[in-house]
Parts: sequence; C-alpha cells; structure tokens
Amino acid sequence: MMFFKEFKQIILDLLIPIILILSLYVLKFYYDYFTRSISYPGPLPLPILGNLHQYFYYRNDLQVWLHHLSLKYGDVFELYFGSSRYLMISDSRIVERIMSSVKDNNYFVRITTRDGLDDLKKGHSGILFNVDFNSWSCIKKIFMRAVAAPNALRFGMNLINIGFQDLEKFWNSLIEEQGQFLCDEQEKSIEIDFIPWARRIFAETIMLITTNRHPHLLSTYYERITNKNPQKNLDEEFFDRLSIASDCVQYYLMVPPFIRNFPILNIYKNYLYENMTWTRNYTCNLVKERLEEIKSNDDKEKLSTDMLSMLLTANKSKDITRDTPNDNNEKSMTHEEIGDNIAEILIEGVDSPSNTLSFVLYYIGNDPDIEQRVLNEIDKIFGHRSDFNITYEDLSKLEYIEAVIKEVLRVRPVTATITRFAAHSDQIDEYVIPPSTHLSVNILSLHVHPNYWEEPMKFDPTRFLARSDNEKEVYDKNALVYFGGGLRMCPGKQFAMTLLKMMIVLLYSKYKFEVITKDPLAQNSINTQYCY
Ligand code: HEM
Repeated sequence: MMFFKEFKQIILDLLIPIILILSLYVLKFYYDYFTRSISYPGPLPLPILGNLHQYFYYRNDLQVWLHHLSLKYGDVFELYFGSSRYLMISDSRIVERIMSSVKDNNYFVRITTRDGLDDLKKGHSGILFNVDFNSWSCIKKIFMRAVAAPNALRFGMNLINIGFQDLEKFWNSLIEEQGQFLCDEQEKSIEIDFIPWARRIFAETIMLITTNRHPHLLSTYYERITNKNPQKNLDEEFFDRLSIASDCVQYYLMVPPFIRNFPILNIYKNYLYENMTWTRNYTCNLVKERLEEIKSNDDKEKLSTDMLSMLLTANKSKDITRDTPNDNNEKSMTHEEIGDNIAEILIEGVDSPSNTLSFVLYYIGNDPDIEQRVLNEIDKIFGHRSDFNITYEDLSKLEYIEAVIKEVLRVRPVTATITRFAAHSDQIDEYVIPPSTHLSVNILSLHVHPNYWEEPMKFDPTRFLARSDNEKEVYDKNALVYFGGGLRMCPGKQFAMTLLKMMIVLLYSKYKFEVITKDPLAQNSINTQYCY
C-alpha cells in the first residue's frame, strides 16, 4: 500500500511538469500562429505535426490532397510540415516571378539547409538541393554536356533504339511462349505489366549516359518473370532501392525529427534510411571503380565522356570537360558527393519519363480517336519506311504526339510540387511574401485551374496544337509547369521529350495496346505520381 502511494506520488511529480511544459509549448505555438504578421488561409496546424496528419488521411496522395485544399482555401494558402510553413501556390502571376531565369534572383534556392537534409548527410553539392549558384552552375554545365547537347541527344536516341530491340526480342519470346491467339487466329496477344519494362528501358539508357555502364535490366527482368533465373541482380536491386531512397529524402524534408524518431514510427524511417545507405554504397563503388579506370588510362582521349567521368576529371590533369570550364568552383567533390550527383540524375531521369510513358499509353488506350490520330501521324511521317532509322528531325515533326505528351503531363504531372525559397520579402501583385519562406507550386491545381484552361478536366491534346499556320498554341505558359521553370527548370526536358516521342513511335508502329486495368493511376510515393 505504502509502495503504491509512493509510486503514485512519483508519477504525479513527473507528470505535472511534463503537462505544464507541453501546455506552454502548445500555448506558445498557437500564440505565434495567431499573431503571425503575414497570414494566408489554410487548415489549422497541430503543434509538432503541422498539417501532416491530414496528408496521411488522404492516404499519402499529395496531389489530390493539395488540390482539395486549393479548392477550399484558394490560390495561395499555407500549410505546415512540422513547424515549417509553406505557401502553396496555384496563381500563375506568382509562378512567373518565382520561376525566374535571372541570375541571383530572390528564388534561386529550392530548399534551404534543413534538419532533414543535414540528418541525411546530404550536403548541397548535387543539382537538386544545391544552394550555391557557382557550384550548381558548374554541375549543370557538365550535365548539359552529358545529357542535353545535340550529340548526347543522338546518343540517347541510339540507346533507346538498341534498348527497344532488346524489348522486342523479349516481348516476342513472351508472346511466342505465353500468347493467346486473337479471333482471327493470325495474331497473338499477351497481358503485360508495362511499367517495369518502361522503367528498365529508361534506366538502362540513363545509366549508360551518366556512367557508361550497362546494367542489363531488361534481360534480367525477362529471365526473372519467365522463371529462367528468378534472382534479382545487383543493378535491379539498386534501381528498386533508388526509388525508396528518393522517398527517403522527401520524408526527411516533410516529417520533423521528433516524429521520425518516435518509437515504432522510426521503423519506417529506418527502412528508408537503410535503402538510402545501400544506394549510397553502390554509387560510391561506381565512383571508385571509375576512378581506378581513369588512373590506369594514360590517354585522356580514350576516356568515355559520360557524366561520371566528367565529374571525376573536371579541373584535373585528365580533364575531359574541355569547354566546360570549372573556374567558378575550384573545390573538388568527395566521392560520396559525386555518387549523390549520379544518384540524383538516375532518380530524376528514370521515374518521371517511365511514368509519363505509362500514362500516355493509358490515355491513348482509352480513346480510339486519339489512338487513330497517333497512328495516322506515325504513318504520315514514317510511311512504310522499312529501315525505321528515326532522326531528330523526324521527331520534331510529330506535333500531335507531342501534344498528347503535353496533355498527359498537364492532367497527370508526375511531380506534385515544385518548391522555391524566398530569400527576401517580396510583393507579387496583392500577395505579400514574407522573407525566408518556402513557396510550393501546387502543380495539379495550376494545370486544371479554370482561370487558365478551357474545360480543364477534359483530356484534349488538341489544346496544344497551333490553330492556324501563323498562330502558335495559346495558353498561359506560367500555368503549365510540368518541367518547372526559370533557372532551375528541368535540364532533362529535351532529352525526356525526345526519348518519349521515340518510344511512342517504336511502340505503336510494332504493337497494338489495350488497357486492361480499370484504374491504373495510383500514388505510392511522396512526390511522384506512379502509373500501374
Ligand atoms: C517526363 C520527364 C520529366 C519530368 C516531368 C521532369 C520534371 C522535373 C521537374 C518538375 C523539375 C523541377 C524543376 C524546377 O524546380 O523548376 C525537374 C528537375 C530536374 N530534372 Fe527533370 N523531369 C523529367 C525528366 C528528366 C530527365 C530524363 C532527367 C535527366 C536525365 C532529369 C533531370 C532533372 C534534374 C537534374 C533536375 C534538377 C534541376 C535543378 O535543380 O537545377 N529530368 N524535373
């Protein structure tokens, strides 16, 4: 009895200060919240969590959640991820200002130094989270040379061609082995899950472009699904884990440390972190192997001009970047930083185009008229050319197919948000932007905003076709940001459009597709829209 009394007293002694501290914290939080100098509408945040609990209520579908909020709170509303405030934007006037192409503009930085990035030991040396203009522009120049220069585009097209020949070989074997005859007993059909194939063909291409290393993902996947060799190889494992590593960064940015590290909840954080570490070790090994190759090769002319070799040799005696001077950024990168750079390009370069391609197939497959126009255009440009040697000039004539890709990216943008950090305060029309604020463009809401689009919910590629010879497409360019805009606009834009058009031509000139999944549009990643 005595023991129970003492125990009760200890608990009370402990609980009272805890409750007091918590109450003071909550009071301070709401005092700051209700007395903030510049306020915008938005859902009431909770202390520590911010508005994260609502995001989980929307079953992690960031796009749908943000769109619902913008319908309720308007074109500029505020949202809290933990205690960090974000202004969510779907007004094209603000987009125009924050996606500026001017050097040293107020919105160059995407995300400032944040607990999340620091906890991941992810410095700002890559492209995506870089906050230093000189170091960013140096990496971007190397990127543009490796991925966006005309010869890089031609190289990419060549790789897609080779990858597609492999794809055809594997699909034809699958059709031979497992296909069912259609009613005319001439042609066979087979049910396939398209997205794993699309991911692999883009992953092989981007891997070769950035590291000159062939990961043989298509063949290992084929062998696995036909039970010839059910083991995943290391490269497949890497790409699977890379998507999780990308989620890891988003999760660390959105979820405050207290919640991340809370017992039980930290199981998910540990799972993400473990994948991040695994992919880091993999890319670090790639860097070390390449460094050995460079050291053992005396003739720099014989080195391949992929992005990894350029990053490793920039400003060194075997510099192969030649006309890409690194004069602004003398400090060389660590192996881990170079590996992180490569991983960023692989993340950005694989998931976005492969999901876009899958959405394209879904929308074409659901509308016979659109499908017919796609087939007619392929027929018009390529006729019955047996060689099918597709050139860049051929691709630039594919106006309708380009319009289909644009419309798919309008209604199903693969990224939910694009963020910029306002270094100083600003006034954009009637909106006052407080200093040190993150602004996030709410892409879907902007893309289906009735102020900027006629019949916004209708899937209609013709809105992107010129109405007459001297009239270009008419729409507000700042209301269409699937590749972002300004200085930080996606540098893989042209590469992605070229490869997407090429894949569409190759696929539709060889195969007929039918959509069999009722609702293949699903979100299973934090900021990326996946198509299944
Ligand atoms: C359909 C395909 C793609 C879409 C929809 C897409 C979309 C985007 C978006 C929205 C951004 C943010 C832009 C901004 O903040 O203004 C971005 C950035 C970026 N993307 Fe893409 N992307 C695609 C393909 C690619 C490819 C194929 C690559 C590389 C080969 C790539 C590399 C990058 C890089 C490196 C950045 C960071 C740029 C910077 O911070 O300066 N993307 N992308």
